Amino acid sequence: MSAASASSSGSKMKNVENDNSSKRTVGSVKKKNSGDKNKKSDSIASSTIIKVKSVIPKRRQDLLKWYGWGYKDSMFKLQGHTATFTGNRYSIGGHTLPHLAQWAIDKFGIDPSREPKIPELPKKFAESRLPESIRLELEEIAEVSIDGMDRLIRAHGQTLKDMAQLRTNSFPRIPDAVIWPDSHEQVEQIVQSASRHNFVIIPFGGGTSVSGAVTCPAKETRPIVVLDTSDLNSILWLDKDQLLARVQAGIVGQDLEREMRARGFTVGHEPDSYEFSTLGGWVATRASGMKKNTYGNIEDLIVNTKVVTARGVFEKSCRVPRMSCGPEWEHVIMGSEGCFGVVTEVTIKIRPLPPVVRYGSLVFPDWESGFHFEREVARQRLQPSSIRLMDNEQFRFGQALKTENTWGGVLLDGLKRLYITKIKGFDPAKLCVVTLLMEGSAEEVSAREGKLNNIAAQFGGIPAGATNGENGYTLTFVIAYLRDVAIEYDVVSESFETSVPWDRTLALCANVKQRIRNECAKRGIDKYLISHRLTQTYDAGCCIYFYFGHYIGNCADPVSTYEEIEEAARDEIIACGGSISHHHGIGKLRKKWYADTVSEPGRQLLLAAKKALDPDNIFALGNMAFEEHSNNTDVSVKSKL
Ligand SMILES: Cc1cc2nc3c(=O)[nH]c(=O)nc-3n(C[C@H](O)[C@H](O)[C@H](O)COP(=O)(O)OP(=O)(O)OC[C@H]3O[C@@H](n4cnc5c(N)ncnc54)[C@H](O)[C@@H]3O)c2cc1C
Repeated sequence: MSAASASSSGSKMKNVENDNSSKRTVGSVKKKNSGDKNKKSDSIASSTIIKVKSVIPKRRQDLLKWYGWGYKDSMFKLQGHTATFTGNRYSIGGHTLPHLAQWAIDKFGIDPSREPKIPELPKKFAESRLPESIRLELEEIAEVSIDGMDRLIRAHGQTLKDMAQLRTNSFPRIPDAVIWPDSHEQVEQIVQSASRHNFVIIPFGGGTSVSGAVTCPAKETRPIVVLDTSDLNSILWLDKDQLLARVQAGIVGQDLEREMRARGFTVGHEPDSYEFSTLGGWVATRASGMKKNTYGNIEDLIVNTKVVTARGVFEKSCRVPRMSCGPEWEHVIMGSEGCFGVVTEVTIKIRPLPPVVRYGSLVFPDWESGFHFEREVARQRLQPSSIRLMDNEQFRFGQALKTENTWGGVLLDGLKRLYITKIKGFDPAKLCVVTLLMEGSAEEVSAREGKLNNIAAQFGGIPAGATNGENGYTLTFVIAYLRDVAIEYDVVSESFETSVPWDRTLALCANVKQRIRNECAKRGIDKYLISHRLTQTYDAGCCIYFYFGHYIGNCADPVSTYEEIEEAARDEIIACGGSISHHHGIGKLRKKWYADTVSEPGRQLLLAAKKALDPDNIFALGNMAFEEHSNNTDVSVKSKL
């Protein structure tokens, strides 16, 4: 990037502020070296920083549900046989769902007439173990809280176990303090303080982890300080010519996307959690967004990362598209799950907004024909931004979400249903649906849609309209709210995913479903749901996403029972040639399979990286192959104050 273009990108930022952002200068935030190390350009480009006003407040509990998923004004509610979805944030909001309660009765045997189990706001919290002297030192660096609620809501991610422990206020360990740095330099100071005093740092982004990665290690005896990255959310520069932006890592997905859109760009990274998850969290978990076919997964989108480790700042010396310089160490950070340091800044690719966004849907007679369609589309590399195949269970669940005004998942009403079931002879108990999200110029989108329809026809597929496609994608965001109402009516549920080669996919899907049926039968569980969808496709295979939930019935320990069954399902996945995870990561939940997946030399490399970057185990999250328990018990002795 030339100095001239950097200068213009810096000044362009001034012209694109909106109500959600405020402008500040480098000096006002004590930044010594913001931006990557391409000094000639960045000294000019970073002179104006856009401080983004996040949708999510610092007191998360003011806007978000403390005991579950998402916004606190948005939830499924059952009143007798009528269900509603509250709030007006989603298109389903404010509507009644006349079929949902009956679906839940048929599927799980719930009793919708009884009161839901809503937990009481906790009044007692574990005492903070952070010595006052350290707290005072940290307060000199950035804002600190030892308030019980601030600590509790950052003690966990979104696994079923997290939710169960949260609702019963029974975490074995919660953080002792929360700190909110707003600059890379402040993070450096915090990490140096942790090294001096031997306390643990847990980097916390959006807390949407579904692997136990962000959950406090149960046996940690040292003080734990959660480093909340939400104030690290400035756009440091944006270069319209280079199509790059330098962004602090705590920015929340929806804030990042809104700010980019306001400037005519998109990052295009949209994991289903992107309303709440953060850029740093995406890097640390190797996240995958629904539109990866157009924009890439997180590892394809990132040009540079800046990381504060206990051994200093880890960063490449240049901002280049690729280099041959031995192994790519930046990839050690992608997927590091908070165990190596804090990602503070990221240079990320941006793209101009597509002129046309169009949804579509296709109905197939069964899962196998839908699968062969997906395979052929991938073989011809014709994937649109997103292409997903949902199984018959999910199709039927979409019908259960039909509102009084016929909003719903993928609906086949009236003539369309008649045509598909009576004339084409599709069995409603077998048919499957593909949803499409296409982006590009009008010509590109139309041409691609035509080609996809032609391939679909070869496998018996029939176009089912744009509305169904759009409903399918909206459903994605709303589905996350179901787990809370399920728990309230005695159903425990969770999703898990894998990547699998094309030639193993059909067998894996069938075997995992069968394994879960067998495991349920062994335990006398007869009210459950097992469903899957194919969410991402590649040259060499695809990602399969499972949903499993069961009615707790007489289970003495329903969460452990759920976990045992999911563990059996993962064993089956691996036996069928699938992976430990496609995008959720390992965390504490999937450690069991880590060493076999990466081989012993691979495990040793991970341990060596830890030793190189964090020899005193400051980032003692206990994820992947790392021990959770710490022997460094005596803080006062270790303190070098
Ligand atoms: C409803 C739902 C839908 C989801 N959909 C998707 C999906 O489509 N695709 C996908 O990939 N994932 C998905 N996930 C999983 C989750 O959203 C991702 O793993 C996400 O990347 C986590 O980001 P976060 O900011 O919430 O990180 P957190 O949950 O806060 O942290 C996750 C891990 O990253 C570490 N970390 C966070 N920030 C930093 C940082 N700045 N520096 C170093 N380490 C850091 C933490 O220590 C922790 O180990 C979903 C989760 C839910 C609950």
